Amino acid sequence: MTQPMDLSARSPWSRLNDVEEVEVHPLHRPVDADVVVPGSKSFTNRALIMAGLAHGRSVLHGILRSDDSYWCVDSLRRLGLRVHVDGDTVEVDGSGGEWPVQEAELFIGAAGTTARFLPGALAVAPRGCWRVTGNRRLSERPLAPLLDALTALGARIEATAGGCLPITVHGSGLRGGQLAMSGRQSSQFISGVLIAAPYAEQPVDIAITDHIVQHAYVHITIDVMRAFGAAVTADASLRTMHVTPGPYQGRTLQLEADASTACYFFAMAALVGGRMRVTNLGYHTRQPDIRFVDLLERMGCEVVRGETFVEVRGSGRLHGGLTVSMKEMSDQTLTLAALAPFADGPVTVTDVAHIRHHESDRIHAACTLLREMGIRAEERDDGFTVWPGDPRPARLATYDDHRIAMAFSLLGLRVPGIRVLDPGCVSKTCPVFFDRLQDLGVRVTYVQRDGAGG
Ligand SMILES: O=C(O)C1=C[C@@H](OP(=O)(O)O)[C@@H](O)[C@H](O)C1
Ligand SMILES: C=C(OP(=O)(O)O)C(=O)O
Repeated sequence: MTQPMDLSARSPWSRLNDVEEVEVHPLHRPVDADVVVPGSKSFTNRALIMAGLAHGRSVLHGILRSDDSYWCVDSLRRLGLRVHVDGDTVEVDGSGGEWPVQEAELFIGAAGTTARFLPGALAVAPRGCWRVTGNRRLSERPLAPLLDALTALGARIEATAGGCLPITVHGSGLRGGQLAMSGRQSSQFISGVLIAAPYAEQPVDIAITDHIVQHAYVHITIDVMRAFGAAVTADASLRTMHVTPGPYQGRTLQLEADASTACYFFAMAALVGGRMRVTNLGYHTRQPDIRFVDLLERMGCEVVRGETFVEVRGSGRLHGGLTVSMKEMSDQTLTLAALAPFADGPVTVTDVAHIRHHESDRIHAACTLLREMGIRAEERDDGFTVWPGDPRPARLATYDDHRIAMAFSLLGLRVPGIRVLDPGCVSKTCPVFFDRLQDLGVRVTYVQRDGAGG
């Protein structure tokens, strides 16, 4: 690794921060398992922020307990709200849009969602001044289109020259009005404006000037806003959206399980063969990553699509010779990169230039890691091609990127000697990832940071 490690986003809900590396050992038999995956990061952080803005109490069941949600809860508490967490249920006494603590520093870890959803939620308040900071990588990730849009609606926000974190948001209320926004860099900018919009004095109209990457996440935002009582209209393809003023009302909600996390378990069945059923998420979720199972089907797996479960059956053999646009489920690009060497033909990914601005430059990182294992990988601006091969043992950097750690540790199920550095980074969205692998019969060995075996 070229930069010193930044563990600042690890929270009390993290695990494995004392672990230097894990080795995931080959599974020499097919899997045959049911698995329950933790709550959705996307639902959890939307619901927390809307509950924070709402009038009255909200009770959210099925939250994700991870670094991304911990720092979101922590910010609400620093803003003066009572937030009571009990297992995976959280009770939030909402602010009604006026945060009780009017000056605070809010550290939000590495969470893109909070970085894009919180500024607007702060700006709607009539008074206050808050500094929002994040870890090193989050402070490099783009924010300017969101800040420009909020400013156009009347927000007062000070940012550094590049328009990244840290920022200072002044509570000065939003006027509302009409906005033209681009969705090609991140859908989260649009979600961030929408979440604040019910608190503007006037209606907010958003027109999209190009296309939205991962537009399903904007649908999720609208669904959760409606669940909290907001009046939002949008056309099916999200070219235009309209939000009428009117505050959120506290609600009791059951949140969905995380489809992105489920995909690592589906990929496991694809890699080693056998049956993997995720028992707490149906196929008809709005979460776009569920469509990864459609791709696994194209690659030769069987998929059973239930209302309350999804099951993937693999043979351990994977078809390649595919070109896939991952634009609408780009968080699974790394999972596909990890499966690709085992396919019987090259796999080409397109349309994901935006993931160079995620937790790591994911296109570059995936190609670098595959080449370290002796796999031919060709990097392009918006994707890559991976050719079939026999990965060799490797000690893999994870770039503080939870999805690199989860996706690339799966290679260990087929290849002896796959070691993954800083496995604690999975805590961003799935602190229990390696425990779940062990529950499924996978042997995982741990090396502590001080060199002692585990
Ligand atoms: O709104 C959300 O919950 C998310 C939107 C997506 O981000 P981008 O639209 O920035 O790619 C996705 O990658 C992220 O994991 C979650
Ligand atoms: C891109 C991701 O996260 P974030 O919410 O930080 O954007 C991700 O989880 O893959």
